[in-house]
Amino acid sequence: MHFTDQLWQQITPLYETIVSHGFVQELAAGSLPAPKFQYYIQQDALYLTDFSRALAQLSVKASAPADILQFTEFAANAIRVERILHETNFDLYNIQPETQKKPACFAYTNFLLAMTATQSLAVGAAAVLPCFWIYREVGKYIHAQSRERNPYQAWIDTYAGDAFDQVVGQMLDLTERLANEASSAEQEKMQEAFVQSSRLEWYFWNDAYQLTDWLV
Ligand SMILES: Cc1ncc(C[n+]2csc(CCO)c2C)c(N)n1
Repeated sequence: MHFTDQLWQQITPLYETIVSHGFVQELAAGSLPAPKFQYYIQQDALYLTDFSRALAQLSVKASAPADILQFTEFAANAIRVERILHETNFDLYNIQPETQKKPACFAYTNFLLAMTATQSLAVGAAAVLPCFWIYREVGKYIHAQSRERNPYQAWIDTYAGDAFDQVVGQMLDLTERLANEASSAEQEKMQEAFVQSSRLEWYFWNDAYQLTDWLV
């Protein structure tokens, strides 16, 4: 079995918990209250900036020119996604930029930056993989469920499209290759990093759904 298939097997119950979460269900149904979507978009803009920096850190760790190119392209693309997010969603849904990271965004971005700075290329790649992969699967799920005239259609189209599908395929191939070159101790660390980021994906949706703020 491919290493990346084993990774997905490890998070299958967690993935089911994500797609059955109120945020994802109501986004698909078009009934998600606007303040929850606004919170999510504001936090996601902050997330994407650091996500791009995490990918740039991986490009520094890569040695094959093709891998350096791949990670710098992913990093540049995350900033482009963020620009589109600002230009379309902020206008479309009348959202004001936010500067403060709420708990899940704070935890997730710091985890990604720490893993990509202090761990190997393979472990760092495993840490960023759920961002690509879970979004592709959630995107497809929502697209299949989505009703006509969904107010969140612009968001849905970003992640259910063919262009995004291809990007995720490239990231999966790259991670698979890095895993095959890694020791079994390192593969274990890759699994841990992958599961931890997947958990934080759930927390990210959940914070938006609960409109979570710092308690102190
Ligand atoms: C919390 C959170 N997790 C994942 C994504 C998805 N995502 C953002 S940028 C990118 C690829 C850029 O090359 C992907 C897959 C998101 N938007 N927010």
